[in-house]
Amino acid sequence: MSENTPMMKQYLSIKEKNRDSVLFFRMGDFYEMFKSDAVEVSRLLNLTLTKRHGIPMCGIPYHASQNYIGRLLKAGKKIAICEQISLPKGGKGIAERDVVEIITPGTVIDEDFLDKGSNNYLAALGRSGKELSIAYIDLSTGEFLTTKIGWTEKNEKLKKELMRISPREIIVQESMLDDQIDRILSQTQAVINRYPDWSYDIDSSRLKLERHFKVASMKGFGFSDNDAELLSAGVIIEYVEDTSKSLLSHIRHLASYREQDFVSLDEATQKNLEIIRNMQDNSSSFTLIDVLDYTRTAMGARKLKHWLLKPLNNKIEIDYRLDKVSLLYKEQALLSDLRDLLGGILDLERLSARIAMEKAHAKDLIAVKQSLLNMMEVEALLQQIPDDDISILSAEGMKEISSLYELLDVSIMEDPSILFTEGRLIRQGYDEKVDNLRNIKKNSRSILDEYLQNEKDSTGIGNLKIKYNKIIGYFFEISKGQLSQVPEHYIRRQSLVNAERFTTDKLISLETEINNSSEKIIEIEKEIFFGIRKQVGEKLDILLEVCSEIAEIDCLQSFAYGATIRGYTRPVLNESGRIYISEGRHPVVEAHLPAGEFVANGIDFTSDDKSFALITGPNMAGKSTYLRQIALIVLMAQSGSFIPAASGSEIGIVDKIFCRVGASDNLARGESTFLVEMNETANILRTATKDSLIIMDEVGRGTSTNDGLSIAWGVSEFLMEDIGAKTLFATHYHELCHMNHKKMFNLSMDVRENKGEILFLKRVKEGPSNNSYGIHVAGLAGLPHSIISRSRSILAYLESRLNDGGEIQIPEKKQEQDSFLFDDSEVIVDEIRGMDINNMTPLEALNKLDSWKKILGN
Ligand SMILES: Nc1ncnc2c1ncn2[C@@H]1O[C@H](COP(=O)(O)OP(=O)(O)OP(=O)(O)O)[C@@H](O)[C@H]1O
Repeated sequence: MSENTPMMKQYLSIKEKNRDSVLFFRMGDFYEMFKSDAVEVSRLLNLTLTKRHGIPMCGIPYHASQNYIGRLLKAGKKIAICEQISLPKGGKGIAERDVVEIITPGTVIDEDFLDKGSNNYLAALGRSGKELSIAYIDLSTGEFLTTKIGWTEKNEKLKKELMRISPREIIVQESMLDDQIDRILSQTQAVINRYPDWSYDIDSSRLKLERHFKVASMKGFGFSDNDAELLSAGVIIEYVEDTSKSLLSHIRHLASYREQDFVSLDEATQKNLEIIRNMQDNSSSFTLIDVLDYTRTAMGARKLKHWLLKPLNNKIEIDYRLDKVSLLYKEQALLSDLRDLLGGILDLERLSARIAMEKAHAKDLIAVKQSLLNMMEVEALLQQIPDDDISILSAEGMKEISSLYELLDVSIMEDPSILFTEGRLIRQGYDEKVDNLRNIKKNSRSILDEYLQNEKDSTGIGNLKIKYNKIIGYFFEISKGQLSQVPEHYIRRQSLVNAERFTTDKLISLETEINNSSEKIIEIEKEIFFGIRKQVGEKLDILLEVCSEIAEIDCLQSFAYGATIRGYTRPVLNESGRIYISEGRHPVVEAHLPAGEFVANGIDFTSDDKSFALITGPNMAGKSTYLRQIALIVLMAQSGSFIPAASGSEIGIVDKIFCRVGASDNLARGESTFLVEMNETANILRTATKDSLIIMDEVGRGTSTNDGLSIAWGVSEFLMEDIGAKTLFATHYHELCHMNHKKMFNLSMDVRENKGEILFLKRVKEGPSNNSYGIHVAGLAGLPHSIISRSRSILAYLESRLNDGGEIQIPEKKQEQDSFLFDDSEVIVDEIRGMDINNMTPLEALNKLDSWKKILGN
């Protein structure tokens, strides 16, 4: 095929309009790709690349396309599906072709390409004056949200939103891209589409939304005419309409939200607390969701993620959830039945989207039917609990769901085909026409026999026969001797030597019916099916509403079940800021330790005067675990979950949670680790309030000791004096213990020393730690004995000099120190020789003695 063939010209003109997509060009039973698409796709999918007339090409069989599309989507590609719309008239010329659908990572709705427990979001970003407009949609569920943030604070807040939303695809207004935004976007896993400024216009966005929602104004949704939130939402609707090219009736609502509607968890906090993904491999293992997710439906699993990433800050709403969790927790038998029933509910949210987009097949409707039945049973079960609020369906809703169920039950076959080209869709007894046709198809011989018998009786021709041949079809054959008995309406078809062949109108119509019944059945069944699907589609409102209720009840039962399995208790919420956690545990660390091995620790923030806990203690003693456990317990409580703590623990509702870890490696971001640490710290100092909870783990360690210590000191003072947020600050700078600020209290991780061995008790005690045992841990980690000894002697010197207030002079390293034969005692002897005993206080001498004992390991 050369560039000049009509087919290639057609290809090029379609490709021209779909330049950013891989064009799947349908040719017979194959999708073909040409030129640069072919080169790229053959590489990505490992296909054979061929050339015809110098044009690179590769192809895939159309019936196997799903698998290839899935792999291309994973690779971040968009795929334009170009079908043959009509075949050439009279067999001449080429088929008419057009793009019927563009599948992109953010707009795909096919369950094969989606992760059940996660939303698949497409986001759009645009600038409207002093605001950044952010909207996102999950086309597979119909969820559509929008928000705006101040332009000046866009970097931090955008990072936070994108981290939480985790979109698969982002449309971004070109002119708002700068180095910062570029970097933020490149850190997401999303496919980025840059859109020119002219496609971002508030008026046309509003009009598109009004047209889509069929409303005269967006005010009914709570937006003013020039609301920045509409800007990106309009761009999304246009993009989705262009790509999916199908109905979007399941997108029924655009909801706006504000940062202050929920507990704010910025990007670093979401990461450091390992809520949805861990920091090691970005997977969900060893995360909070991994431990808490006992949901039984995909809808519930998705909602639970939302709940954990958007904890509530309103006591009434939190108590509402906790009340329900308590109810279910107390009714264990019912909880178990509820879990069984929920397990039989399929992803009705995504099924509804497929119905709305006219993509649902008959098995999908069977899944809907099954789910409706279970939903009704869930409702019946919940009715047994004496609480009106724990219901998923109103009486009216129940009626609608039940009639929908009945419709599907009587109309759709139990194990139907997923295709529309082979019948097997409609249940026997639902439609007379289908039944008759099936009858005809199945009983063609007996129908003919019955007719033959009738004719024998009416004509009196005893040996009348119906025969068949390919040329004339069915016919009566009558021997010459009986021709006088042939009725007038018999039509002569053929004469033989001894007989004549006839047909009748009835026989002709029977024959056509028999021949056409298969095709007709397929056609009629398809038509009836589409009608039923449409009827279901008309009930989307109630379906989507009940989906949301099911998702909620699933999250609540998941909390109740998790509490049962893991021994969590109900927190007592308050609005006065008191936090008192007794016997708290880290939910994730605990879950991965043998039962009973986790050492419980609490925190007491019940006095306004004491808002700052400074935590010291050796490495490996459990500081990080302790800090995060406090944040996670508060987050769980405000999400409506029971908590891993003794009963009666109090949680004062917080507005923001911050969790910072000092100088973790951020090379991938191309920023200095220390710079990142300071940026993040600055963000806390700017945005935290006295109602916030701040966790700082070794902040300041990314620079030299003196700089780090000074920064940590300054930051701590600012947190105590200017912000007053409840803070847990873990540090290796023991000097901070001497800050002596009235709001501060010291905690440390308890350690037991026994014959030179150190036992980490993982228990938090009051007061500062007196040693950091870093060198000991280094020894545990396998550093050579020579290095450990040398480090000990340096440490001893440093400590003695610091105590003296004198200049620090590291003792010279001896050659032998490199060898494993080096003896610690030599260092000590050396030291003793150089000491000026007359100028030492008794305490200094005692400290020296202590440090030598440690060097000697006893
Ligand atoms: N309360 C606890 N009960 C039982 N095991 C714990 C507890 N806290 C922590 N651990 C375990 O101890 C190990 C060290 O904990 P963690 O990382 O919190 O120590 P750390 O003091 O922060 O150390 P570093 O300063 O080196 O970061 C972890 O493997 C953790 O699983």
